[in-house]
Amino acid sequence: MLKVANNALQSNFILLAQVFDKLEKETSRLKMMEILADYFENISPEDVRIAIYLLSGKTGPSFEAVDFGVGEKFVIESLLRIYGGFKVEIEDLYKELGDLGLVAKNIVKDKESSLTLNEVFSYLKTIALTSGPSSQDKKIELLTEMLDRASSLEALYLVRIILGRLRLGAQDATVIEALSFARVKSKDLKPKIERCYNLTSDLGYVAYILFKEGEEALDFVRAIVGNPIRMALAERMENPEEIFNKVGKCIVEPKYDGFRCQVHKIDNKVKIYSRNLEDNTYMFPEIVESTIKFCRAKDCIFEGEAISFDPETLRFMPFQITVQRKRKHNILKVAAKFPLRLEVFDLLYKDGLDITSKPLFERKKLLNDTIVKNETIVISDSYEVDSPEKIKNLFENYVSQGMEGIMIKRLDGVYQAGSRNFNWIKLKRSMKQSILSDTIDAVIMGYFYGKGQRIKLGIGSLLIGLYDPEMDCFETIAKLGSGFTEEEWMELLKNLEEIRTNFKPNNYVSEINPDFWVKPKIVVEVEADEITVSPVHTVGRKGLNKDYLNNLPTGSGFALRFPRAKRIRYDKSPFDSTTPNEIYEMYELSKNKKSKDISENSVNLDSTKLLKKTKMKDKDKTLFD
Ligand SMILES: Nc1ncnc2c1ncn2[C@@H]1O[C@H](COP(=O)(O)OP(=O)(O)OP(=O)(O)O)[C@@H](O)[C@H]1O
Repeated sequence: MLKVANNALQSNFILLAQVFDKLEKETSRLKMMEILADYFENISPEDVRIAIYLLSGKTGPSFEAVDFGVGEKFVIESLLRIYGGFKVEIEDLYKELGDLGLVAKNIVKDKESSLTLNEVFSYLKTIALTSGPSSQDKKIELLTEMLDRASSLEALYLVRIILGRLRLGAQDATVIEALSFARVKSKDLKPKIERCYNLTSDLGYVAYILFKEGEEALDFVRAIVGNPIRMALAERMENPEEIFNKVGKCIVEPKYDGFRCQVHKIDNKVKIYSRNLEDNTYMFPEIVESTIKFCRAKDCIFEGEAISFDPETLRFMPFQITVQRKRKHNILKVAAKFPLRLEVFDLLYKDGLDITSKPLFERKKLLNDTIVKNETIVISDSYEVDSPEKIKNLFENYVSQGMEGIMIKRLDGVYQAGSRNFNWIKLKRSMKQSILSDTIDAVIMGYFYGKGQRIKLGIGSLLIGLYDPEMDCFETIAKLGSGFTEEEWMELLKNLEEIRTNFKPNNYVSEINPDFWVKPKIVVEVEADEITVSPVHTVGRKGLNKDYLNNLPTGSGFALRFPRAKRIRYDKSPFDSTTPNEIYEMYELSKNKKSKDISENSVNLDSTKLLKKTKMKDKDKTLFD
């Protein structure tokens, strides 16, 4: 039997299983928060840490991929050993119930269990770490031992965890609030907890510090090399004068259309995290190699945009080429054809020091001292400017080179982990072209059968929505039926079929019922003509009405007019979608814009024509698509 040090303070796993059970039945975010707060209040700091990981079905922070290596077959085998009957009976029960967790609940005898949270955690970790010859038998043995000791409710959740099918609907925002309530009976600690979480991406660790050492200790939490820092994001503005008034003397950089990379160097090991904090190191072998060779720090974290280029023309390739590296077997092929450059724009950590709170101009200086000149990791263009005219000129210059636009950054701005604010402002060419100031990243919530020509495809349109962090739910914003080629629809359908679910997920707020619901997983970038107020769509309906939409009929939400799909955003998680607040801001921006003479501001941005005109001169400066 697995040995775990016994400790009188350890809580039993059944308490957490009961919390799971309550959360699953609850749709009110406030009630979920209360259930969690009540639970956290009564367990040890170490158990809070473990419980937070298990709440998302993991044995560590969410950026660490966990693979238990246990499929349905193993679970059935384990259940068979406990049950002692015939396999076919278990399989029949599975067919009837459609959930192996429920099968386990039926088969495992309900008894008083003595499993502690810590023991369950050790079992799960050991199962995940067991590899090599005869690991299959070892995993089944451990699983059987654990399930045999469990009560039936515990078995239900253990099976769901091990199969990666735990869906409780309590997101980070709810857990953070619960931690604050558990400690001080109010939301007051939320900003401090969020700051630490944004820097470390490990809520279990932050909770442990809070419960073990008290709230003052949170002030000393710093970034940890190896843990992704939640990425700083940019606000949108459209007018160089207004931008300059807002930020004053600032730094302007080109806005590259590539893949955001946060590179962590720990001695001679390198990890590269994506925009949604996934470990994407495998995608960029050249960056790994060059970081080891050309980064002058022992430990460090820097950020940049990885972008493929054509070695003959030296033009940057579109995002779609860089993203082909997502498929593991493709990397060497794509890398040979289109090498890659990392345009580095920030340094966040160096040799034991978290420098996110230093002003940008100091971080830039340190960055210049850190990277030795090389072909792959290049310090991005960066200009200090002191007038709106200079911002405008740089914008037009970069757009004429085929760039997406520019980023304007406050000279004295700190790196605000996990937050979108005016320390960074994006000015994109799409903002100049259309009434709508930016594209929208939406989550696919469901889909409809095709009509007319699309019947043969089996998919005609998508129901898309946004994650609302205030309400911790997904709200609909449009039906999306155009923008993809036939091939793209077919590939998308394949992916959607894998995440299809028979029921509307309980964190979806929708008045529209698609033919199929899907779990929130795939993010699609959408262009649209306008944001309108809608009686049907639910984005912003709850969270925003109170504060902003007093003049509109109650029950109104926001919708997109004439939405078109631009691309699938593999680098974004559903929780990184555009927020209802941003939609509201874009709605306001577009109202102002409509009332101005648009033609006055517009420039000819037919980038394809411009690209043909531009000549390649300086290898270091003008790589573009
Ligand atoms: N010089 C630069 N500085 C910072 N980010 C840059 C730069 N050039 C390109 N980027 C990219 O631009 C992204 C932000 O702009 P954009 O709105 O196009 O992307 P998004 O993913 O839809 O938005 P966001 O990341 O703000 O949610 C950054 O996440 C980064 O990947």
